[in-house]
Amino acid sequence: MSLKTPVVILNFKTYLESSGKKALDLAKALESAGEESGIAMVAVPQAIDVYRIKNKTNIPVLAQHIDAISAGGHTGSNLFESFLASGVDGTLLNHSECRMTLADIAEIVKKTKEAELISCVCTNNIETSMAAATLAPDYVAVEPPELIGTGIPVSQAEPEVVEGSVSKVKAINKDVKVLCGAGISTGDDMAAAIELGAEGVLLASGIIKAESPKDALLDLVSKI
Ligand SMILES: O=C[C@H](O)COP(=O)(O)O
Repeated sequence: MSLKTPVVILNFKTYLESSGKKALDLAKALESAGEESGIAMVAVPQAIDVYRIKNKTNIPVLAQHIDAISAGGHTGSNLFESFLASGVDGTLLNHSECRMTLADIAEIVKKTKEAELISCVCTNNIETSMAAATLAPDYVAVEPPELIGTGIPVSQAEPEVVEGSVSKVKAINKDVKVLCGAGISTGDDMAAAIELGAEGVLLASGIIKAESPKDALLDLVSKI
């Protein structure tokens, strides 16, 4: 499966405003904003909310993380095959709030390719974006952790990280698409990201905590 670009990937994380029934409400806001704007919008709920959202909406759904384990005694982990059965369309990997080893990232990227699912490897700077690109995921999402949740957009505060990641990743594998995230919340932030060569954004709090997530999403894509 591939996503139309530019793409908006909304990481629900574990906010109360994006959990349980509110996860479905947020997913429906994404679906409605995507239909109205024509921009691809993707939900990234907690594992427990994936099945519900896949069954009640028509939007692509990514897992926030998939454990690099084999079937058996791994209490509390989430098995790749279980996500497959839930209908998930792919997964984030190595988010700064859920870091993985390079070997585990490589294992899950390989499994997503075999299952024709989407992989989006999160990185924190140009160098880790280059390392991730060697694994040939569908997306690399560069996010300086110090900007996450601050409302200070990476596309305006650290444009060189975005531009540098795009050029270095494309030099390694032109098929890997680069997204950026951290502090992104407005139409100017997303327009700046696209201007820097990103093919979309990965974001969370600016939308999740908005009075109207749907209006915030429509504003986000209003200048691209
Ligand atoms: O996965 C999303 C990123 O961590 C960005 O989060 P944020 O939009 O709250 O800064």
